Amino acid sequence: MNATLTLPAPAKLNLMLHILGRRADGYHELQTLFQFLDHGDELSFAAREDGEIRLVTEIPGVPHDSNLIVRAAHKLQQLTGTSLGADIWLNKVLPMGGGIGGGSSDAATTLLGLDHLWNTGCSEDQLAEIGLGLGADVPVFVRGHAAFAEGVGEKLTPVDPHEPWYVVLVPQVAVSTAEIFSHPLLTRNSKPIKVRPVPEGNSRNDCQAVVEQSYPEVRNALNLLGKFTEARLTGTGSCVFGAFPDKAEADKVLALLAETQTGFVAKGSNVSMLHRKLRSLR
Ligand SMILES: C[C@@](CO)(OP(=O)(O)O)[C@H](O)COP(=O)(O)OP(=O)(O)OC[C@H]1O[C@@H](n2ccc(N)nc2=O)[C@H](O)[C@@H]1O
Ligand SMILES: Nc1ncnc2c1ncn2[C@@H]1O[C@H](COP(=O)(O)OP(=O)(O)O)[C@@H](O)[C@H]1O
Repeated sequence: MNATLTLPAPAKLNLMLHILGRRADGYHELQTLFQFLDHGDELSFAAREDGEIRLVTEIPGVPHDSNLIVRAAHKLQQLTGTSLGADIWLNKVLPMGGGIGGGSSDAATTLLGLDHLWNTGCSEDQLAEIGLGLGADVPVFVRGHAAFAEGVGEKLTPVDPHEPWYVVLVPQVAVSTAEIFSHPLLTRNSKPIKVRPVPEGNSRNDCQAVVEQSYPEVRNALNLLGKFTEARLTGTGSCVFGAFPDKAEADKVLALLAETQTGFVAKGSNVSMLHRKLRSLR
């Protein structure tokens, strides 16, 4: 059997998210602050000589060829012209449609992992560009550093916000990103802010009001976590998060909410686990 390469695919949080306007193509101009979590999926890769891409562990409800992992692998094959393929195993830990970027992160880990395994030598710029074609959130996972993002999320400025511990609550409801971005009541006229200093005090999420209105489960999670610390929505939800100074405090709060809420505790991280692991392989 070929040697396997196992790599993490961390979650992200949007520490703030402002919507500045809507472009002619319907996409929204954003300003958002991405930070990674030391918590995520895990992917393993083994090269195949016959050029086939096979996701061995499929996700129920996501057809094989629509999975962002398979799509990322095909795009990298096309760009590089490699004759190699891969068997890929996914250990799915992150909730789907939660605004913590699991699918995008899986795609980025696939691009970096297969580029390493296949020895195709792509630059980070090339991989970020392929990633953008798969989703607005993929490039930040390819770059692997916490970032202030503008445009539709592709113009990235690396930043180093504070790295607290977070409680992330996972309301058991799927929020459609497209539905929120087409909501008539969505705030779309936030004033642009400057990148530096890192906008920690200016940290609202413009999607939160409409998500709270449409999804009572999310409002409930925000109210419950809000009893302990400032609680906020990540991306278009459904997940909500709050920061704590240490793990013990975060664990205690999650335990107090455990009767009615699903969630996890994770440390914020400005260098993604994926990049830390890749550096250790070099
Ligand atoms: C809102 C954010 C913030 O990080 O996160 P999530 O909540 O999805 O994690 C992202 O920008 C989401 O990125 P991503 O999930 O990759 O979105 P895409 O698949 O590119 O777009 C899904 C749909 O959302 C709308 N969309 C998305 C991004 C954007 N800047 N403007 C939009 O209007 C479009 O209608 C699009 O069809
Ligand atoms: N590898 C993958 N992991 C998760 N979702 C995927 C994947 N590939 C495709 N998808 C599709 O992308 C959708 C959004 O996934 P996800 O990235 O988890 O949400 P979000 O962007 O809200 O964080 C899923 O509902 C699923 O249909």
